[in-house]
Amino acid sequence: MNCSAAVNHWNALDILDAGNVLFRFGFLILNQPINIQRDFVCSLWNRASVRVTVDGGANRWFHFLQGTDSITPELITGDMDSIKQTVLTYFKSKGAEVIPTPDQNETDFTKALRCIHRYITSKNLQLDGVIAVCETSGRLDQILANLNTLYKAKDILGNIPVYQLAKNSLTWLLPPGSHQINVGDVIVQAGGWCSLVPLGAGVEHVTTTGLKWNLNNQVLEFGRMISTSNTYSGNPVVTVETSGTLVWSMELCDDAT
Ligand SMILES: Nc1ncnc2c1ncn2[C@@H]1O[C@H](COP(=O)(O)OP(=O)(O)OP(=O)(O)O)[C@@H](O)[C@H]1O
Ligand SMILES: Cc1ncc(C[n+]2csc(CCO)c2C)c(N)n1
Repeated sequence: MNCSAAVNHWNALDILDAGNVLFRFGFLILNQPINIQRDFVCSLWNRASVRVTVDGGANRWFHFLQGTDSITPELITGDMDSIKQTVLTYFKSKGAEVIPTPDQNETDFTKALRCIHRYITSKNLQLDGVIAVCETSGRLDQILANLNTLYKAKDILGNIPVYQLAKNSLTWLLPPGSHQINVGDVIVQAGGWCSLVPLGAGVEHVTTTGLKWNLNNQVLEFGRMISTSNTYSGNPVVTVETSGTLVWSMELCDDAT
């Protein structure tokens, strides 16, 4: 995210453009099936400044790329109730640092962000974002906990945004303020869905441009309106002015990755 004149600039292509070496990020593999195109996920893995597999995410990654080189993460974190011993032993032997995070009051995803923060601080690394690979499926409690982690991330990582990347969607938080989101021509032309959802608390004032169903100083709140199944009006740049934090989620079409 670049800030200029109080506008937050977001560019989905930072993540989707495999050749973009300017975007510096941490990369997390959570415990969900990895359905993203192999070349794309590998290019992200190879470009990342720090790679972390989170508990059962280590099994997913190991089996996804078994037999290939350069698959060892810098860190393996988690309460270690899901990682297989064979996978742990293999990655340890290849030099991964294992950081057990046994606290049962936070999810392994949240605790992994704390580990990333410690890691980048100790190595003096700068990150523009953290990308967490995780399908939004299976368990509603985990899905909600993952969104809660996005909310908690501000206290853990400061201004480094966390993106949740799935096969068909990219999700992150828009804090209060003005935002320009460049979603790219490909996604707009494909007519993908997008959404603006207030979680935790209603948001009093939301104004947008670039959407098919724009908001004009309107309230978004559960029990009233939340903006789901929205799409684009044809412009690759969407603007959002919001008085509270919103979850922005957008469809990724196959051509975009
Ligand atoms: N069904 C799911 N849907 C979405 N995310 C999931 C799901 N299952 C696991 N995850 C993500 O993967 C992370 C690691 O999960 P894992 O199953 O390895 O450990 P866990 O002990 O169940 O997770 P946690 O300790 O966080 O509850 C979780 O913190 C969560 O972010
Ligand atoms: C009020 C409350 N509800 C649930 C849990 C359980 N919990 C939340 S995160 C987590 C880690 C999962 O591996 C566990 C067990 C708790 N501690 N406090």
